[in-house]
Amino acid sequence: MSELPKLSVIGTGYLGATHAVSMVELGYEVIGLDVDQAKIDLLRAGKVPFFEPELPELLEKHVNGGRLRFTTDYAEVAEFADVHFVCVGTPQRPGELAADLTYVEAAFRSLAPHLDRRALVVGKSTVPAGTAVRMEALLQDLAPNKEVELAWNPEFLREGFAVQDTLRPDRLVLGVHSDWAEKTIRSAFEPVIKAGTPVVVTDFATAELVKVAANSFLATKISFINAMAEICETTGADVTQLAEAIGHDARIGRKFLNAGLGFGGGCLPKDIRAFIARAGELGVDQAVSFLHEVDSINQRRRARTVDLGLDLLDGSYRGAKVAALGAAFKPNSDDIRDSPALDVAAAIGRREGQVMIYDPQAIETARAKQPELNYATSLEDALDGADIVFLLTEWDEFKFMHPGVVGKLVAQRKIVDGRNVLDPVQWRQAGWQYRALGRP
Ligand SMILES: NC(=O)C1=CN([C@@H]2O[C@H](COP(=O)(O)OP(=O)(O)OC[C@H]3O[C@@H](n4cnc5c(N)ncnc54)[C@H](O)[C@@H]3O)[C@@H](O)[C@H]2O)C=CC1
Ligand SMILES: O=C(O)[C@H]1O[C@H](OP(=O)(O)OP(=O)(O)OC[C@H]2O[C@@H](n3ccc(=O)[nH]c3=O)[C@H](O)[C@@H]2O)[C@H](O)[C@@H](O)[C@@H]1O
Repeated sequence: MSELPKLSVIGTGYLGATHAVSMVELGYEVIGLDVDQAKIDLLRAGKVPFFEPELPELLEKHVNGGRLRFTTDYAEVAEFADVHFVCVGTPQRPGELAADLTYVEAAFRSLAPHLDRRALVVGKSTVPAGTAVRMEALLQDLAPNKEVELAWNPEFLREGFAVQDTLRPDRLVLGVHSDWAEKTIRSAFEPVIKAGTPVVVTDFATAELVKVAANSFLATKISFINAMAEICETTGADVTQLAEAIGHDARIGRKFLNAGLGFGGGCLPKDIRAFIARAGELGVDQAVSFLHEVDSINQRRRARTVDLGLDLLDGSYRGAKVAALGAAFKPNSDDIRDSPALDVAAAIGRREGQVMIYDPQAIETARAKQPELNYATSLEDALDGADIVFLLTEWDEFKFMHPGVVGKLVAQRKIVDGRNVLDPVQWRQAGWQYRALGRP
């Protein structure tokens, strides 16, 4: 293909909207499709439906530039694009561990009948191993042009860094079944490949597994350090120093060894559970049985955080004014999917604490999910008259709080640092009772 292929992005959520806009920035013509009309209306108006640094500026730059448009019409997408990236959600099925693949299947079923010329469909959603071959069979059944092919290209971007991770990924994984598919998908990443990004070309099953293996490894690393935090709590050791010390070993590395409230979000928790479920279906449960423990360690940290507050309040939250700083699952995001912060705030609310939540970006998403909780309009508002403060998401605004200034706002100087980001010495010197996870 001498000129750049035209691209479509199907599903314009966190992944899809970022992918669509970033591919335009890389020089492609892109059409984005979603079944959510309200989302498409916002994107057409140049508004990103969620918080993600750098994305609003890029969307605004490109939405009027003639190379980016949005639609809800599959026929329009099929007519326009040579390469179709499928980026729809694969959430956990309610009440089960397995991933819900209905959105992926629906997207393929909606697109395929319109594909009447040669095209490459590229799965980007995170899926259990074996999904791609099923989708390939579906395309062969439903696409009028039998030269429509499939590739699988898992995505590794992090929310909060989504644009940079898309423009400059640390690797590309291309699951393909033919030379044509490889050549075509390479042309859809030409500037990224020319910039020197490592490319791993492989089969479908490996491509699918690379993604869940990577997220499982990251989740395991976090739960490993949180397990060490549990040991530190009984031995009087300090997990932050332990992490620093083991992290100096280049084979271990310091990244993803921040002990605290643990992992949440729309991916790590559901991906390890879906992996457990799929391994069960394949009869290899034992291979990933450790992931049950990774999940349990992670959940225990949330309960432990609630208990640390109880210690400071002599055993009861009833009637206590509680400032909960953070609702997002991590800073620089408004995503509250499986957020440890919101979970802890809700648990304290159930114990009759008067919780006041503040988050720089996630108040609206949190309110939509948990309308029964109280939300402050500013950090000061949340802290005002508090009997106890919980730092639950490590936004800069919270990390750099001054203990003396905060001390004048609260009723009692009691703080639980759920992310190990405050200096215990400084806070204790300012008269605070300070508790943290895995630190004396
Ligand atoms: N959010 C992230 O940082 C990353 C997500 N992923 C994976 O990407 C996938 C998407 O995740 P998110 O973007 O976070 O989910 P999301 O829920 O934000 O977005 C999914 C979008 O797909 C749309 N959709 C659902 N059914 C559709 C259909 N039949 N046709 C067209 N659009 C449809 C929804 O309306 C929604 O806008 C998941 O598999 C996830 O595991 C992978 C890497 C990073
Ligand atoms: O599949 C996905 O969607 C993405 O999932 C994660 O990205 P993300 O969920 O955006 O966030 P992370 O930065 O990985 O953080 C996940 C959670 O782990 C927690 N965490 C992270 C690091 C750490 O040391 N300790 C820790 O508790 C964070 O607070 C957060 O709740 C992966 O890092 C991405 O590579 C992947 O593409």
